[in-house]
Amino acid sequence: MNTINVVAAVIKHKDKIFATQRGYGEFKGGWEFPGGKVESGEEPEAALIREIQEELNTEIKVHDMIGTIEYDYPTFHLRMSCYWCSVVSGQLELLEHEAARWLGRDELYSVSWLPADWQVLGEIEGEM
Ligand SMILES: Nc1nc2c([nH]c(=O)n2[C@H]2C[C@H](O)[C@@H](COP(=O)(O)OP(=O)(O)OP(=O)(O)O)O2)c(=O)[nH]1
Repeated sequence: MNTINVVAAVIKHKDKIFATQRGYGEFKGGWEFPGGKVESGEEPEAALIREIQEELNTEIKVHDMIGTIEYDYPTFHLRMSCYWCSVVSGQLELLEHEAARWLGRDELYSVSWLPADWQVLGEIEGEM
C-alpha cells in the first residue's frame, strides 16, 4: 500500500486549538488539523509553513512535534506528523475549508475528526 507523508499544524492560542472542516474531496465534512502532503525534497517544517500559507493565508511558527500518526486507510497508508504551531501574522482565512472552530480542552472530542486523528488527541489534551 502506498504511504503518503502529511504534516499537520495544531495551532494554539491561549488555551484553545484550531480545527478545520474539510471542504472538498473524499473526506469532505470531516474535521482535521490544517496541513497537507510533504513534497519531495521538502523539510516537514517548511511544508507545513507552505500549506498553512496556501490554505489559510497565514504565517505560522512551527514549534515542537507532538507525534507521528500511522494509520491504514482502505486505499493508502497515512504517516502524519503533528506540530504545535502559533500564528505569526494573518487571520486564518478559510480559503479551502468549510468551517473552523477554536476548541478548548473540554471540547476536543466534540467534532467528527478524521479517523486517523483520534490517535493524537490524547497527547494534545494532556498538553493543553
Ligand atoms: N491535513 C490533514 N490531512 C489529514 C488529517 N487527518 C487525515 O487523515 N488526513 C489525511 C486526509 C488526506 O488524505 C491527507 C492530506 O492530504 P491533503 O489533501 O490535505 O494534502 P494536500 O493539501 O497536499 O492536497 P492536494 O493538493 O493533494 O489536494 O491526509 C489532518 O488532520 N490534517
